Amino acid sequence: MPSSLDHGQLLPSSPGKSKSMNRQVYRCFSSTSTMFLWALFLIALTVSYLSFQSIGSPYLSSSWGGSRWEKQVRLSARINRRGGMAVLVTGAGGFVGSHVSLALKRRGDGVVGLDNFNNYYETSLKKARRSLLSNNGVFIVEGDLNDAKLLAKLFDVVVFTHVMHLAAQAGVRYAMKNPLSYVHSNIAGLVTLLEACKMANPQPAVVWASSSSVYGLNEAVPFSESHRTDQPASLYAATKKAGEEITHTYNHIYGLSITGLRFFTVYGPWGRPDMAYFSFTKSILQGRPITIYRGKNRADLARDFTFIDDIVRGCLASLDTSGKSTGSGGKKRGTAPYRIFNLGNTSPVTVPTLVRILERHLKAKAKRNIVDMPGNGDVPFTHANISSAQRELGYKPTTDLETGLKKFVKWYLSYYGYGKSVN
Ligand SMILES: O=C(O)[C@H]1O[C@H](OP(=O)(O)OP(=O)(O)OC[C@H]2O[C@@H](n3ccc(=O)[nH]c3=O)[C@H](O)[C@@H]2O)[C@H](O)[C@@H](O)[C@@H]1O
Repeated sequence: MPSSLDHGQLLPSSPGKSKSMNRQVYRCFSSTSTMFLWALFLIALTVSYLSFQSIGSPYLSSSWGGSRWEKQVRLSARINRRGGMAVLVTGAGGFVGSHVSLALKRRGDGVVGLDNFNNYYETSLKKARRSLLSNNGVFIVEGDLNDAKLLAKLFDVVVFTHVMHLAAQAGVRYAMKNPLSYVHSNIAGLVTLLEACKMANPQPAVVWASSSSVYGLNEAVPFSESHRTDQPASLYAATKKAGEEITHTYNHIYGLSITGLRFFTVYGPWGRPDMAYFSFTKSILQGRPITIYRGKNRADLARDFTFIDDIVRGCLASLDTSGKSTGSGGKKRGTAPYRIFNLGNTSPVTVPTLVRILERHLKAKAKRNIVDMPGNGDVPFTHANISSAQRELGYKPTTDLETGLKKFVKWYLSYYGYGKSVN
């Protein structure tokens, strides 16, 4: 007996075979409806699996809304100290964002994170940070800054006293590869967030991450907040500079309290894999060559590398001293603070010295490939004057590069193991 899957049976060769054809059509139809039922069954299975996932593991949910979600947001935002604050931390799955969120939570402030978990670098690292935060009672909402409805909902559910805005498209050289991602996050996303802050009642005070890169081609050292910042060397820097102007208008028109922090090459445990100290570590351990850029006249490039714990203290001090926004519901009621601070380490170190320190801590030799700095947006050196932050925030960096890299290497080896890092 031929099998029902026999192709010969499904193809009638003459009208005399029409009876058998009807049978085949019926069979065909019945197998289509069986397939349809199976498809329905599979869809139902997938839907119930996904909802089970979001019930079992709330911190992995990418959707937002609903009473359960609101409860998680409220719980995460709960303040556990007298005079504490409720802070929305954007970019909480990122390097600085995760550290700041933990520090705030540990001292009893309410914290709600927001992050889109994009794949600019390994998402597994961002998810590991999310687990760390979730174990410490910080819920990260998965969503994009440009989602105005989500922001409105968050401000509806929680009365945020402060917004710590650290979400951004980072990286100086990547701006040549994907320029629009900088416009999306650093310009459009910033404006969407400020619109939400402006409409909130009461308005929160906003502290946000600008960058040392705004000094661009400035040659006066050390870089002081009063120096010119109208010569950016990269699109990344240009979007950060634009952010400073944009926040100024929201301060001026709507009375939002604004503090912009110019971070100087922040490094440390749980850092960003795209940064030199991180990618050099990986390559050295894997025995692969590293590229070291060199400036004009063979001069070494230098950075005012700043350790994450110092930056966290600067961020918390900025929140504590931010003063209040004066507006409400989109109307200004008086002048509000507008501040900009350098948060650096005040002692630049050359890139070759950075490599030598890493070699010592890793007990491994780097294979150096020294090339002239390509025209990729890099600046030859950075050096922060931090006297304003010292005076107004009590900011005082305490970790030198040697000590900070030792802590980084210890974390790196415990996280990835020797030479085993992914990607
Ligand atoms: O201070 C800042 O505002 C900026 O600091 C870093 O930018 P950058 O200082 O360029 O940090 P890295 O990418 O880690 O580069 C550090 C140094 O190593 C050099 N480098 C980088 C990569 C490489 O393969 N070789 C190399 O010699 C760079 O030219 C630079 O001098 C961050 O990546 C930016 O997001 C941040 O805004």
